[in-house]
Amino acid sequence: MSSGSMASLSSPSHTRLTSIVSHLSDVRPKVVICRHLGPAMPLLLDRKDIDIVLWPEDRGCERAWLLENIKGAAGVLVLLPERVNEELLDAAGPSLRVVSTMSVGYEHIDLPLMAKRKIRVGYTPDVLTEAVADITLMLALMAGRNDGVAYSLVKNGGWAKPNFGWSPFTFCGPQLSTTASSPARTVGFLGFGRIAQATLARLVPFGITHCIYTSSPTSRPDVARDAALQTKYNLKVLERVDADRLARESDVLFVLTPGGKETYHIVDATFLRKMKPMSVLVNTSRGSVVDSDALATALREKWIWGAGLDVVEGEPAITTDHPLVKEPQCVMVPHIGSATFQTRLDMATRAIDNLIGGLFGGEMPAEL
Ligand SMILES: O=CC(=O)O
Repeated sequence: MSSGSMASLSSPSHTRLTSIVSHLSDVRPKVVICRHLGPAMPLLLDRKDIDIVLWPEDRGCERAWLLENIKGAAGVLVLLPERVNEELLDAAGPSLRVVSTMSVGYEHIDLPLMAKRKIRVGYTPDVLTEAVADITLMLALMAGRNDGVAYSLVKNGGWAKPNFGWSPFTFCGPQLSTTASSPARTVGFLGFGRIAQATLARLVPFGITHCIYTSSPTSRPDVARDAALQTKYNLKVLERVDADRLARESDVLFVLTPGGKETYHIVDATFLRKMKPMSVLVNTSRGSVVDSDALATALREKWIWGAGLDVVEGEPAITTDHPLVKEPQCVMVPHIGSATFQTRLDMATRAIDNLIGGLFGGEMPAEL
């Protein structure tokens, strides 16, 4: 590990060790790690063949620190907030050969530029699919069942107030599972990749038999996959539809499409206007897909019933005066979709494996 990267490493024993291996340090590739990776750190620290520079604090890595420390690095391990652009690559210089992001999303990385400079890029798909599908379902339940308002009431002592009595329709909301009187609830997916399909798997035990989805217009219909899913989950309907039908027919709409220019504000006022008044919208992919102001209006004016959000446009700068934070029918959590111990460890491990593979010209488990 490079001097200055952690205070504890200036101990005498470390200094001796450094001098013993100093002849190697010229050839050991330097890698910059933008966040302490907790229990996955030994996978890096135990290696004698790399020179690690680790952001030393328990908070987001400062840009100025990164620009300074990336000079001459062969690899960098980043997270979503780190923009990997021309500025960063120029600061690194020609030595940089791999960028590994501990995320499934990669909007923060300028991929065409990476290709131009022949820098390999790794990311962490698959390992977070189940955790994000879990929280997607959680938000659908919370938003439908008025969790924002109900939880605040308890936290603020409202449950014990004399004027709060249990009454037949207080706190009612639309039910996610099917009932004898409402046997055909339609779930809709804006984007139908791995996380959407894992979410659908969780919805089947809720009695869901009707599923519609939209995919990128440039992608070809996957008839064989859809037939297999339909059989596996005993679905009456599994259909690829256009955005208009998706908006009009979904009882619960799951936004699970990557961010970026192609999907920017697909869910806008026009889209939301078409949705059912009792529908719920859940976004666990990227904030940029949903126009926040339009969604706040849709909730306020009751175009839809509720929203469950793990991501919001402009995050993390979401303050209490944000129009969506102020909406009682909006349940919001701060981008924690993959935040389980198991998944974050798997993501960190995969990010490290990608980094090491790219550094030494080997295989990267998930390369873009
Ligand atoms: O949003 C989370 C990720 O891209 O991993």
